[in-house]
Order: sequence, then structure tokens, then C-alpha cells
Amino acid sequence: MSIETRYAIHWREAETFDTEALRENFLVPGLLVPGALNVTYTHYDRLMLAGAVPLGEPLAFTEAHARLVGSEHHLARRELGLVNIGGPGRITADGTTFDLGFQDALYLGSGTADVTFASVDPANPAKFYINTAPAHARHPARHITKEAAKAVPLGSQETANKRTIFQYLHPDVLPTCQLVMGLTRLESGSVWNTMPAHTHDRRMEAYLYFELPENAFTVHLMGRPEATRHLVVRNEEAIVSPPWSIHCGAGTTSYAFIWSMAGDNQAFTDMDMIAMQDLR
Ligand SMILES: O=C(O)C(=O)C[C@H](O)C(=O)CO
Ligand SMILES: [Zn+2]
Repeated sequence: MSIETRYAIHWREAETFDTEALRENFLVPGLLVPGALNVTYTHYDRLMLAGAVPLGEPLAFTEAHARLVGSEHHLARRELGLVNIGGPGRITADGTTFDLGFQDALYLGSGTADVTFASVDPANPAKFYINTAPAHARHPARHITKEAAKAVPLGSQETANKRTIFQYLHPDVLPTCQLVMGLTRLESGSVWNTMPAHTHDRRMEAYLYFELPENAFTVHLMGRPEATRHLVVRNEEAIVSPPWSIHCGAGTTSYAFIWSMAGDNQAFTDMDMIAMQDLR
């Protein structure tokens, strides 16, 4: 069980970073470890990234996760969104049980005191990718199946970016305070996500890349549009994307990723598009 903190970095500092410093600050490996609940708390809109892969015993938020946010319990003043990218999973929240299949999501409103994460079959464990963020109001818990998510097809084979965006925590699907969360799946032969690129200074973003074979990776592009940098990202590694940064990438094969945002608005289309000629 690890807890790590990431402070927010200004682009002026980021542009002095070598590969190692870029990776230390913006890459988040090791969230989905069998038998563990691992957490990275960021100062980007105070979004927390976590992974829980329960085996024989359920995993739970503990006093350490409450202390991290200075509250009586972790979700006292936070909301939670998660997507299961593993085997069948079971989550218990204040006595209510939610059974989540592959690619199902769950929303828990602030004030939820007891949360446990379990796998139905420890030989085929659930893999819960979790985000929590500060919340100003309590919204009801909701299980969002992959069929209930809003599917938005985008891109084309010609530009190698044919993909479907599944919006789970989105104002058209359910109310949340600030968390917006979804999953993008590229079609076979397509490798580019989020191209043309954009920024949204009003919201930060985080990605968890998954379904990358062992010998594959994505080249994740970040940085100001006029000063891009890259991170080589392997399977089930996450990135944090500061509000000043573009966030897009190309894989050595097709893949999927979960994106999440927190900040001043929940408007998915509130993006500042970057003209292709302006990327450097
Ligand atoms: O492939 C895409 O395009 C996306 O998944 C978009 C990202 O989620 C995004 O940047 C939303 O702001
Ligand atoms: Zn974005």
C-alpha cells in the first residue's frame, strides 16, 4: 500500500527537465499492483489517482487515506469515480454492494464513510482504477455499465485515430461535483489519441493507459504546444497532465486509456484546439 504526493509544476520549470525529471513528475507507474491499494495524491485540482487490485482479502481506504486529505474519512469531502479494467469486482459502500463487470464504472458521492474493494475470483482479480476529488455537494452513488456510458465515435482510419470515447462520469450521464471520467478505445490499426491536440487551462487531466502488450508502449506528448516533450508510457501506467499542457499520444499498437478531469467546469468540449502547424 503506497501513498505518494505530486506537487504542481509550472511549465517554466518543466521545460528545464531531463527525461528522468519529466518521468518523476508526470508519469505515475505502479498503481495497479496485485493485493495493493496504491495512491498518488496530486496538487493538480487535488485529483487523487489510485489503483486497487484485491486478491483473497478486500482492500479498503484506511486512516492513512483520511489523514492524506485531513478529514474524518477519505470521502468525507470528496467524490469518487472508478472503472474496473479487470475481472468481476465487488464494491461495498456504506452497506450497499455494487457488482462491476469489465469496463463498468462506479460513482460514490462525498460523505461515503466505508468503502471496500473486492474481487469475485482472486484468480481473475478486478482492477479498479480510481480517482477522487474535492466535492462541494453529495450526489447519489451510481453503477454505470459500459452500455450506460455515452459512446462518441471519433477519428478515421486514414488519420490512424479511429476511436470511441465512452463518457461515464459526464453531465449527460449523471451529476457529479467536478469529476469527469471516461474511457477511449482505439480501433485496431489506429494509434493516435486526442489528435488534433488541445489544452484546457480550466481543467487538469490524467490518463491511465492500458491493454498495451508487454513489448509495446505509447509515446505520450505533453508540454506547451510550442515546446512539446514526450513520455514513453507502458501498460497500466498513468500520466498527470497539467492544465497548461497538451495531452495526446501515439502507440506502437492500438490500446485503450481512461481519462479523468477536474477543475473549473465539466464541459468536455471546452477545449482550446491547437492548429497542427503550431505544434513544436
Ligand atoms: O481520444 C480522445 O480524443 C480523448 O480521449 C479525449 C481526451 O479524453 C481529452 O483530452 C478530453 O479533454
Ligand atoms: Zn483534454
